Parts: sequence; C-alpha cells; structure tokens
Amino acid sequence: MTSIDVHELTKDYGPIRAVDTLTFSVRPGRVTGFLGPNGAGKSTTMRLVLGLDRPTAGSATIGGQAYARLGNPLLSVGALLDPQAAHGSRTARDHLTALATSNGIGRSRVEEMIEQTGLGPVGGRRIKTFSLGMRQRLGIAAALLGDPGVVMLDEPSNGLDPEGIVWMRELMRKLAGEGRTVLVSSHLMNETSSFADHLIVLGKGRLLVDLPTREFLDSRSRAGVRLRTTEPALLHQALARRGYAAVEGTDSDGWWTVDGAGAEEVGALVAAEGIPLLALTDRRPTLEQAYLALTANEAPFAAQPAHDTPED
Ligand SMILES: Nc1ncnc2c1ncn2[C@@H]1O[C@H](COP(=O)(O)OP(=O)(O)OP(=O)(O)O)[C@@H](O)[C@H]1O
Repeated sequence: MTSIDVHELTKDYGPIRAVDTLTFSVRPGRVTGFLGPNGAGKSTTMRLVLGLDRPTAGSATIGGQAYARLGNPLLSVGALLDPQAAHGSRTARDHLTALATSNGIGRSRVEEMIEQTGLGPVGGRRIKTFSLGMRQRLGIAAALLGDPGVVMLDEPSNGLDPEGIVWMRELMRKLAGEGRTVLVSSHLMNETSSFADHLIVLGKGRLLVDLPTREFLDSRSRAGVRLRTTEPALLHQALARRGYAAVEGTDSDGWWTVDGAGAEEVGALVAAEGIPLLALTDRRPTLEQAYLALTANEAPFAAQPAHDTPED
C-alpha cells in the first residue's frame, strides 16, 4: 500500500515561511489527523503533496513518486481541498460524471458515490444552490470516485451538521480499515482524536508532534486526582508523608487536587489511614487542553484568552 512521504519540505511565500523543513510519513491502514492552528501550514503542505505548488526545498512523494509523475492520479490519490472549487452551474451528477469520463471511470461509480455520500436527493440540483455541507459531501464523492488508495481531506467537517460529522468519522474509519492512507486536516483536536489513530501537529510550518493519538495524550497528560473528604487536615498530613501535596480548589466547593498521583494509589492510602472520602477521580487533561498548551506559542494569529479555562 501507499505512503505519503514528506522530506525536508520547505515553502516560502516571499518573506513568509509557510512550511519549514518538514519531514514525516503518512502510513496506510490508519487515519492520520493533520493538526495545527490557523496558518500553521497544513493546506500548503497538502498542496505541495498534490503538486499544486512547487516546494522551495525538499520533496513530497506518494508511493515514492511525485504527484505529477503518477499515471492517472485520480485513481491513486483522492483529495478534497476546496469545496467551493466545483462549477456552480453544473448539477452534482454532471460534475461527477465529467470527472469520471475524463479519468476513464465508469458511470456506475458516479451513482455509487452519490448514494454513499448521501447526495441522492440533490444529485440533480445545481451546485450553486448547495450548502457548504452539501459541497463538502460532493467534494468527498469526487475524491473517492477513482477508488484511490490515498485520501487527503482538508477540513472535511467544515459546514457539516452533527449527523454529517458522525458520517464523516465513520467514513474515515472505513477507508483506513480498507487499508487506505487517510490524511485529514483540522484545527480541532477533540474532533480529530475521535477518529484519528495518529496525529501530526504543525506550528508555524514546523513539525511539533508525530505520534499515535494515544501516545500523544499519555505524553502530554500530567497525572493527578481530584477528591473530596470530610477530613482535609488528615488527608493533607497523610499525603505529605508520601511526598504529595493536596491543594484546595479555588471554588471553595470542597474539591482538592493532588498532582502526580493516581486514584488507585490515593484510594489505597486514604483507606489505610481511615480517612473518609466523598469523591475520588483521576484527572487527565483533555486532548484539546494538551493541544492548546502545545500550540500556544505557535499560532501566528493567537488571541488572548477571554477568560480562564476551567480545569475539567
Ligand atoms: N498563496 C499564498 N501566498 C502567500 N502566502 C500564503 C499563500 N498560501 C499560504 N500562505 C501563508 O502561508 C502560511 C500557512 O498557510 P496555510 O493555509 O498552509 O495554513 P493552514 O494551517 O492550512 O491554516 P488554516 O487552518 O487557516 O487553513 C500562512 O501564513 C499563509 O498566510
């Protein structure tokens, strides 16, 4: 099966370095989430992989070949970059049929893709009457028309309703389950982590993370517990003897946090000491929190937070 390989890839637009000596591989059989704040270089990287722009330095290949050297690219690589790109005065069916015909793909595949992307009821409508979500579905139908082994989608959930987002997730999983190479960009960590096996995170054009999703979460999470007790003084002393500090929450709601400890360990400790507990829970940062912490200094357009983010 086919990998996407990016090696020392660099792209300058005048004084702006959009992509900065980037090296990574996207492997088949899994969904790779491509993350980064606005302007991090995700779309530029995808455009370079698809030969839509020339790198300043480095290379991007698909199965070891530059995109331009692939015989019939639509049969190897399906991409959705800009859902507005389709010709508005055509119907969805005409648009897909024109693509199929010019790439030697049978018309039955057009109907198959219209059904698979849920466009059946609007297949005969002009694209200019489509919502963004319908255009996204059409873009995905076009990307999958040639049954490609490599699928690259730039922000495919944009404009999709909740049902559409669930559909998209399931589609990504299915495509990867069939052994395809699936690269999906987004700036939303929580959504991406719900379907991605692997994460590549960019910041200011540079590679920040290239890890399995689970490993990323584990590497970024600081273990800790939250608990409530009727005997905070005893708790404090018992934990201090084991080298832990119990810190009272700022909301005066009776919650304490203990950094660096697990619920199992603290549970056993307080049970041995006979300290009554009202609640005990492991505290792990969400992926979104880990991601925001990672990219805080990497977003060219980062705003100041409007208010403090609650811990959980
Ligand atoms: N054609 C272009 N000419 C000049 N600058 C460009 C061009 N395309 C991209 N850039 C710049 O390159 C940088 C990376 O942009 P890119 O669109 O690749 O980021 P992105 O991660 O896809 O962001 P977003 O999440 O907002 O889509 C930005 O600073 C952008 O302004």
